Amino acid sequence: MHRTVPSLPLAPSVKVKLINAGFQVASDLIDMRPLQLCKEAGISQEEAVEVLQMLRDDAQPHQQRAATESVTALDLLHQEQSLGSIVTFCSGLDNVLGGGVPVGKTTEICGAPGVGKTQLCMQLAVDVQIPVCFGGLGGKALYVDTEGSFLVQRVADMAKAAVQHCTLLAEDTEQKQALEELTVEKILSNLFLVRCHDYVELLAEVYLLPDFLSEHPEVRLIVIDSIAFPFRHDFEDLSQRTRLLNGLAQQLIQLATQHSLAVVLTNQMTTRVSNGQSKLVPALGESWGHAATQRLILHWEGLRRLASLYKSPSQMEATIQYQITVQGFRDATDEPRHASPSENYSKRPRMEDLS
Ligand SMILES: Nc1ncnc2c1ncn2[C@@H]1O[C@H](COP(=O)(O)OP(=O)(O)OP(=O)(O)O)[C@@H](O)[C@H]1O
Repeated sequence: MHRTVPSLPLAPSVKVKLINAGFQVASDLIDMRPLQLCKEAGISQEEAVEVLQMLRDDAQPHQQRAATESVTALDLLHQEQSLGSIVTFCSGLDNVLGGGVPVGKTTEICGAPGVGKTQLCMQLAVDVQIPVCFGGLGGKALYVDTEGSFLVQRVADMAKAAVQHCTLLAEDTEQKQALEELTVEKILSNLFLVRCHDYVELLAEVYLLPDFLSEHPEVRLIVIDSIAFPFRHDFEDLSQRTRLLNGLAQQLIQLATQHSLAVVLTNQMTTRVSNGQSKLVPALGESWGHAATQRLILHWEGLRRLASLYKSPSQMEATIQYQITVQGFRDATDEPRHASPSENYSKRPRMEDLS
């Protein structure tokens, strides 16, 4: 943190403004809030967020190196096994994911409008709270809503179904005691919500997450629904967008590993035309495709909803069928269909709308 401002990897115009405002070394800047820096240095909000994000990224590798120096592969294996996963309540999807959405990693859920991304995220925000004696994580969740699609009544319905499910499973005294604590009200009060209206608010929120997580160490899930919405609009400078997204992805992976939590991001689909054929692909470009540890694509095949694990460092690519019921995200009642995940993800024929 003793790096001088002129030596920082920032645009020259930003460095000049910082120096003129009296900032000489990195430690003068690191504790500032984006808005404060933007006012004091006379730079834009985007530039302020970029400066602070860069300083935080710069500080992390040294801390991480010190923390991981003596870790062996066996230690890491034990550590990973102890982290666990968040079940989805769809056993087919849990199997494909190797037990559920993994803690300590980032998972991207892509899909066309209405296919069920938000439903799955809300389901996970409930499921992460399932008590340990029922095989859950007994954690809390933070839901960052960038689209305004979070519906509290829908979460309450899913929470009610989860409580009923655990009630049916309860056998021993520990489980019966845990059930007394597991109520819809409790589930809703352990789900923190943040509404971000644009990418500056989102970047600022992620920048402040370490402080939030220190105050709430029980948080085991962070959802950003969606990452695409704030970054697909009003962005003229695409290279700045890529830089900001790369920084964001790095921060999220660090949060997932350092605070032992699952990060789930949703992404929209966009049409790409190649060889005269149009194909739906995840938005935000190819380099963003490397950002998350694993990528799940929800898509339609006729009236059937399918989930394909498309990228994973540890699991085989596979496709399963799921459904969305009043209770939430569930296994489809039909036989699961195994298909190639690389097929063209077609948009949903909105048959419900036609009936
Ligand atoms: N109570 C319910 N019972 C059954 N199905 C429901 C219920 N609530 C929502 N759904 C289903 O979930 C779908 C909406 O899914 P969701 O909001 O997760 O879409 P999405 O993939 O997030 O879309 P977008 O990208 O537009 O946000 C609806 O079209 C409906 O089919």
